[in-house]
Amino acid sequence: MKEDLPTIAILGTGGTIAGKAGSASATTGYVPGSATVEDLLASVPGLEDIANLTSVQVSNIGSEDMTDEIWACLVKETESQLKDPEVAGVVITHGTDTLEETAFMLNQVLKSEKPVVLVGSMRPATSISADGPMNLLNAAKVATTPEAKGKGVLVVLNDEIHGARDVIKTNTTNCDTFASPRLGALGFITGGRVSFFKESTRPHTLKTPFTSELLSDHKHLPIVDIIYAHSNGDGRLIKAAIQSGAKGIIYAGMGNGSIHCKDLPELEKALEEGIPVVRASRCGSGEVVDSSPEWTEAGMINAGTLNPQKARVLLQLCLAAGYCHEKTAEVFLKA
Ligand SMILES: NC(=O)CC[C@H](N)C(=O)O
Repeated sequence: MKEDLPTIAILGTGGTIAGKAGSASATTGYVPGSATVEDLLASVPGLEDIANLTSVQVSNIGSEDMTDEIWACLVKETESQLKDPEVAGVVITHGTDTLEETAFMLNQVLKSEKPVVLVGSMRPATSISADGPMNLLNAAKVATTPEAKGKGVLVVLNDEIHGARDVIKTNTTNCDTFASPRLGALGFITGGRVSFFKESTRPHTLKTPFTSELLSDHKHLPIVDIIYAHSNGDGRLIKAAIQSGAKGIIYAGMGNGSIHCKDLPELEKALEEGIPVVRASRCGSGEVVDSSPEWTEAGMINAGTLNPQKARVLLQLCLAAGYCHEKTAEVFLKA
């Protein structure tokens, strides 16, 4: 314990950053989440000069297997660390596949100005040129930077700092995969120096209407299914979603959330049954706004620039909070 250094809590959840492969040249086909958070910390020279570190292993999984239960544990642990006056910030190691969803959820429910930084890697810990150690060092630096306070949940990989609202994984395997399409990174870590250039104007942490109780009160968040639109649509999966208990539907529409004419009657049926339908886009960037008056009149909500998987999280939180249609539409408009 060095008196002059801040304390950072590192929470491990798994992922490639904690992955071990059979050979140094293997960058796929490895087991994510096979190294502990303690192993990770030991692999990063210089961390001990940035902060006093404490660590907690919340889970050790590939993030494609993330669950509401793990989210509830992660939120509880993060909150308890943030409440500790000795802790300056929290770093969460996470698999990259669903990192954007966890970051977005935390950005909606945490109530603290202290930095919370998610970090992952694209190459396993055993790989030549593994990116995890540098990403972790950078994440710890960002978490100890006073300027990182009050900017919402952050994501650090590949020398860039992104905001949880806008960041998405854009490439399956490349180290340069996280981007905030059209909106850009909030800052960089260059030569070990953290620089911020901007911040999101959209509500996060203290300014959202949600709290972490929604996760602890619900063993499972309400079921919201994503229906991926395509040519020759037939509405079958929308019908199946409703029949199997969906409480909300995200329609990952074409272009500006366009709906196939054969999907439309099924979406209208959902709305008549009180199941909210949010129009998002399968494009990967851009805003979904009102397009056909028919869709707006039917009561569909626009996802704005939230991609389908983030819109799903937001609709789950609205449903868990018991919001009516108008309130849900308002949350999406401002989110
Ligand atoms: N690069 C990664 O982290 C991907 C590994 C794994 N699928 C995960 O998301 O945890």
